[in-house]
Formats: sequence, structure tokens, C-alpha cells
Amino acid sequence: MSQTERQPALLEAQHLEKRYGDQLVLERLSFRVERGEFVTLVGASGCGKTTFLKLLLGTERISRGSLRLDGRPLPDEPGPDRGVVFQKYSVFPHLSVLGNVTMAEELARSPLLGKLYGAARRRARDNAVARLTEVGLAGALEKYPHELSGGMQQRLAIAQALMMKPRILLLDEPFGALDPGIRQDMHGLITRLWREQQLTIFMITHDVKEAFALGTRLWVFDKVRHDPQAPNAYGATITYDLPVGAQQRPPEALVERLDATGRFHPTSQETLT
Ligand SMILES: Nc1ncnc2c1ncn2[C@@H]1O[C@H](COP(=O)(O)OP(=O)(O)OP(=O)(O)O)[C@@H](O)[C@H]1O
Repeated sequence: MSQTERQPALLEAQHLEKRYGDQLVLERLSFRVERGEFVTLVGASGCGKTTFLKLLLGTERISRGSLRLDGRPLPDEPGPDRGVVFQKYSVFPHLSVLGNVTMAEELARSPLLGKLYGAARRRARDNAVARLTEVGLAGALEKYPHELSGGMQQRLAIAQALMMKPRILLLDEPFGALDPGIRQDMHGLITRLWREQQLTIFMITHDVKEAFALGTRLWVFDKVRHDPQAPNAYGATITYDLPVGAQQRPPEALVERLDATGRFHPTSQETLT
């Protein structure tokens, strides 16, 4: 099939740039991501990974270039087709686990009132119980957020993100604050949900081993152009785009940039003169 006859990708960017004021954060991003891919993102702190997820979520707008969803410009606001989980999730402390997840649907379906009534409310509750069961929280429906462990809180955050049945799940270091054993459990959970719900996932992690174990594709964000006179003049771009999987090992160039805990460090800088 020729280039012009190709189906539109789920997500496609061309020459995408994002700047905040005079700071260029992301530059020269061009990619296609198909349905069902699991893209893991690593890169030095502050290089623009969260900004990139916000562009996909629709809470930030691109500055130049194009970003397309199903071949059309990505909407300027979050939609039910994209769910997000942050490292620390802000839940309503006065609502139970079930109340928090039901609220996610109430806010989405009735943004002004934040409430549903009658049959719609019962449907939202049933939907919330189903999502909470999927993430292993069926036994904790009436608990309050302060009664949950870190792993359970992230399960709750994932249930909320899945409430509107998104096609794309955006994960911003969702397991970064969890103990290693709990992380393993969460890896199993996210892999199962990805397969069962045919999600397309973008996940930021500081742990390259995690990126290799979970993803089907690894992106390294890095700033390769530097001007010492104008530190904000260049942004990060995708410097590695690798097929990954549990069977694959990271290339030596990446391994050299891991510390003893598997965290990722930036490259030595290439200076423009
Ligand atoms: N709303 C904003 N307004 C202005 N600058 C911003 C804004 N959000 C992010 N930035 C800047 O953009 C750059 C990239 O930030 P971002 O949070 O995307 O990096 P990151 O790679 O996710 O970092 P980390 O790994 O530490 O979470 C930083 O220099 C940050 O200060």
C-alpha cells in the first residue's frame, strides 16, 4: 500500500513543537503510533515528558506542526477517549472508593451539576463497581482514600481513568512511588488491562528496565542541541525509538546511562558553537 493510501494512524505527529514563552520544550517530533501499541517514555528530568502527555491529553496545545488523532487534528480539550493516571492522584478525600469512581463518570456526563440521577446514577454505580473489580478493589468499595495503601490508591486512579472506556491511556510515572513488590503486581495489572481492553498506552517511567519489560516500543526523550548563550533555544526530541519487549535487552548506549537502581540519566551534551 502506498503512503497516500495508508489508513490514518491512531496518533500521528509531524514536526511538532511545544514552547512555553521563550522556552522551546519539545521540537522536531514526528511519529506514527498505531492502535494497541504500548509506548514507554524515558528521559532526563525536566525534558518535557509530562508536557508531551498533556499534549496527547488535550490540556496543553501544540505550538507548531501537527498532532492528529484518527487523521484529524487532536481536539483542544480532554475527551472520554483518553484517560490519565499521574504518580500522585488527587482523589476526593471525603468520598469512598466507590464514590470517587462514580464521581468520575458524573463529572464527565454532567459537568455542570457533577451529579446523575435515577437510572443514569445506577448505571454509573454499576460501571464503577465493574471497573473497581477489574483493578482488584472489589473488596474496598466503602473504604476512604486515607485507608488505602499506595498500590491501592494507584488501582483507584486506574479505575477512574478507565471509567469512560478510553482507547488511549496516559500514565505519568504511575508506579514511581511504590515498593518493588507492589510495582510487580501493578505491572501485571496494567499488562492485563492493556490486552483485555485493547488499549493504546503511553507510560512515562524513570526506570529503563520497567520501560523494556512493559512496553512494545520505547522512546527516549533527550535534548541533543544546546546553545550555551540561549539555554531555552532548543527542546528535547525523540532520540531513540526502539521496539522493546520482555525478551529484548537495552542497547549498551542506554545501559551506560542507567544508575544502580535502573534510573535514566541524560546524555553528555552536544554543544552548538
Ligand atoms: N505550564 C508551564 N508553564 C511554563 N513552563 C512549563 C510549564 N509546564 C512545564 N514547563 C516547563 O517545561 C519543561 C518540561 O517540563 P515537564 O514537566 O514536561 O518535564 P518532565 O520531563 O516531565 O520532567 P520530570 O521527569 O521531572 O517529571 C520544564 O522546564 C518545565 O519547567
